[in-house]
Amino acid sequence: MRITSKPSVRPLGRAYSAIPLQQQAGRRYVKAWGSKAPYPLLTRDIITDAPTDVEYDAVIIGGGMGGLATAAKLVSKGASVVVLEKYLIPGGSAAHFKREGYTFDVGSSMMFGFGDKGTTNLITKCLEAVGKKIPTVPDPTQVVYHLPKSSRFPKGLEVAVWRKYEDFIAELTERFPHEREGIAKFYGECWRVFNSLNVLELKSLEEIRYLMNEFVQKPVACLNLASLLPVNAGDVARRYMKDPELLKYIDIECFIWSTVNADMTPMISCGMVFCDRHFGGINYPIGGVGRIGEELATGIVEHGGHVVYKANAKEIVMEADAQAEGGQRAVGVRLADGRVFRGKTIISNATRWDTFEAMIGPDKLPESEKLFRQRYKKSPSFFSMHIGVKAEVLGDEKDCHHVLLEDWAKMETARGVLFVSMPTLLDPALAPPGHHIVHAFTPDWIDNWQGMETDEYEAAKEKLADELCERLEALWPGLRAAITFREIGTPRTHRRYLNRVDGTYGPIPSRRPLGMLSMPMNTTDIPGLYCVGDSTFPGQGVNAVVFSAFGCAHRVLADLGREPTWPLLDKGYGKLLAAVRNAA
Ligand SMILES: NC(=O)c1ccc[n+]([C@@H]2O[C@H](COP(=O)([O-])OP(=O)(O)OC[C@H]3O[C@@H](n4cnc5c(N)ncnc54)[C@H](O)[C@@H]3O)[C@@H](O)[C@H]2O)c1
Ligand SMILES: CC(C)=CCC/C(C)=C/C=C/C(C)=C/C=C/C(C)=C/C=C/C=C(C)/C=C/C=C(C)/C=C/C=C(\C)CCC=C(C)C
Repeated sequence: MRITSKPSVRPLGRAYSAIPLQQQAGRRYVKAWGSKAPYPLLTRDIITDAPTDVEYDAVIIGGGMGGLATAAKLVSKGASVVVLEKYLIPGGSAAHFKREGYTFDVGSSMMFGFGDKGTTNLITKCLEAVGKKIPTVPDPTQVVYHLPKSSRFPKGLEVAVWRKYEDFIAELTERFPHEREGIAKFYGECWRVFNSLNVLELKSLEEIRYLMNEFVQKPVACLNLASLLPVNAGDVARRYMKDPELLKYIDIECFIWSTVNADMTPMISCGMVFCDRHFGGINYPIGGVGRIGEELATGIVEHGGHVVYKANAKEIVMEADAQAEGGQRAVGVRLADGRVFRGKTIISNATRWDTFEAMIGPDKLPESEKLFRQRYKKSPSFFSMHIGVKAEVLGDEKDCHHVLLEDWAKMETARGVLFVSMPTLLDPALAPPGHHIVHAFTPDWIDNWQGMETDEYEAAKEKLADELCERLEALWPGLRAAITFREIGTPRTHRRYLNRVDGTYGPIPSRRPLGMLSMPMNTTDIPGLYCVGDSTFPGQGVNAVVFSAFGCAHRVLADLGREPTWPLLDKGYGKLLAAVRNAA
C-alpha cells in the first residue's frame, strides 16, 4: 500500500506532459491519461497573458464556476471579457486533478443543474451559451443516508434518496409511517417552490424591467416565490411534521448542502435542491466535474474572451468619478506581477472577505458590507481524503454518494458528518482498471490546523485520515487494506489552493435569517464593482453559483447598455431592494 500525504490541489503531474499534445481551439490539450475517451485536459502549457492596453467590458477576478459562468453569458452577448485566475486550471473548487491514473474531483461529485428541461438546468444552459455540451451519467440516487441508531432504528436510520420522487417518498414513509401525510405535505411545499422557479427565465432579480415582465407573465409563480423569500425550511417542516427523529432527518437533508440545520436554511433553496434531484436528476459529467470548467473556458475563448492563468489579483483599482455615488469607481484590477487590466465593470468571484478586505482594504468597507459581516460568518472548510481503492472492496455498491453520521449531537460540529463520493461508480474511466475512487470529506475549521510545526501537521493529517477510514469500514469492511493511494487536504489546503480565506465555502447565517432576504446580490456599494459566487444570493453549490452568475451577467449587461432596462425606475428599485436587505 502506498499512502501519500500531499496538498489535494496541484499542477497536473509530470506523467501527463509525456502524452502527445493535441491542438484544439487555439490551445494545447492532452488526452486524458489511462482513458480512451477524448477528454481534453489543460496542460501546464497554459495561457498567462491577454492585452492590457484595452478597456474590457468586464474584468473578472477568478475562474471558478461563478466567474466562468458569468464570462460565458457575457461573451455570448458579444461583451469583451477577461477572466483572471490565480491558479493553473479553470473551475476553482469544482475543478479536478490527476494522480497515478486517478482523476479526482476537488469538491464533491454531486451535480445538480444538468437536466434537459425546465429553466433550472443552469449548468446545461451556461454550457449552451458558449456552444458546449457534456455527456452525463444519471445517478440512481442523490445520496444514501446512514444515520444514528435509536430505539426505533437499532441498526441506524438508513434512507436512500432515489432519483424517482415516488420511490424516495415511499422509502421515507416506510421509515415513518405515522408521518405519511406530513411527509407528503412538506415535500409538496418544496415542489410548489420548485415549480415556480422552473417556469421563470432565471436572470437578475436586481433588474426591474425583467422582474416586472416575469410578474406580468407568471404572476402566481412570482407571488409564490416573493411570499417564500423570508421563510426558512425548518418552519415549514414543523408545520407538517412532529416526529423529532424525522425533523432531525430534515435537518441533515438541509445540512449536507447548506452546512446549517433546517431552521437556518432558506425555503427557496430547499425547494430547489429537494426537487431538482428528482426533476433534472443528479447527473455526473463524463470525464469528471472539472470538465465543466474546462469546457466553459474553451467556449469563452472560442467566443473571443480571454482566460488568463497564474493571474493573482491583488488590488481592485479605484479612480475618482464625479458621476459615481461616493465619488469613486472600480476601474481595473492590479495583479501581483504589476499588470493592470482595465474594465468598464469589475466582477469578483473571490469570496466577499477576499474581495473587500484583501483587494480593497479593511478600512474602506462600505456600510452594507459591515452589516453583512454581522449577519453572516464564514462556513467551515473541509478535511478531505482522495483515496484510490481496489474495486472489489466496494462489492456491488451502486450509489455514488453517501452520508454517515453516528451521533445526532455531532451533526453541526467539526468532523461530525462524513460525506462520501465515489464517482467511478458512474464513470469507471476516472480510475485505473480494477480500481475505484473514494472521496471522503468532513466539515472542519482552519483553527484546528493552525500553529502546527510541519511534522505535527503531517501527523495530525494521517491520524484524522485513519479515523475517517475506520468510520468508512462500517460500510465497506476491508477498505483500509484495499487502499492503493491516499492524498489528504485540510482547511489549510483549501485556503492555499482555492484562495478562500480560512478555506471557507461561503457565508452561513450567524443568527436565524429571514430566509434569503438579507443575502447580498451581485451589485455592491462600490460603483462598477460586482460580486459573483457563493457569497452572493443564493449561496453555496455549483448550480446556486451559476444562478448567481446568470444574475450577475444580466445586471452587468443592463448596466453596459447591452440589455434593455428602465434606467430611472431601475435605480430607484435598486435602492429599495438594498434598503429591504439592510433592514431584514
Ligand atoms: N455540488 C458539489 O458537489 C460541489 C462541488 C464543488 C464545489 N461546489 C460549490 O461551488 C461553490 C464555489 O464556486 P465559486 O465559483 O463561488 O468559487 P470557487 O472557489 O470555486 O472559485 C473562485 C475562483 O477564484 C479564484 N481566485 C480567488 N482569489 C483570486 C485572486 N486574488 N486572483 C485570481 N483568482 C482568484 C480561485 O483560484 C478560484 O478558482 C462552493 O460554494 C461549493 O459549494 C459544489
Ligand atoms: C422582489 C424580489 C427580489 C423578488 C420577487 C420574487 C421572485 C421572482 C423571486 C425569485 C427568486 C428566485 C428566482 C430564486 C432562485 C433561487 C435559486 C436558483 C436557488 C438555488 C439554490 C441551489 C442550491 C442552494 C444548491 C445547493 C447545492 C449544493 C450546495 C450541493 C452541494 C453538495 C454537497 C457538498 C453534498 C455532497 C454530498 C455527498 C458527497 C454525500
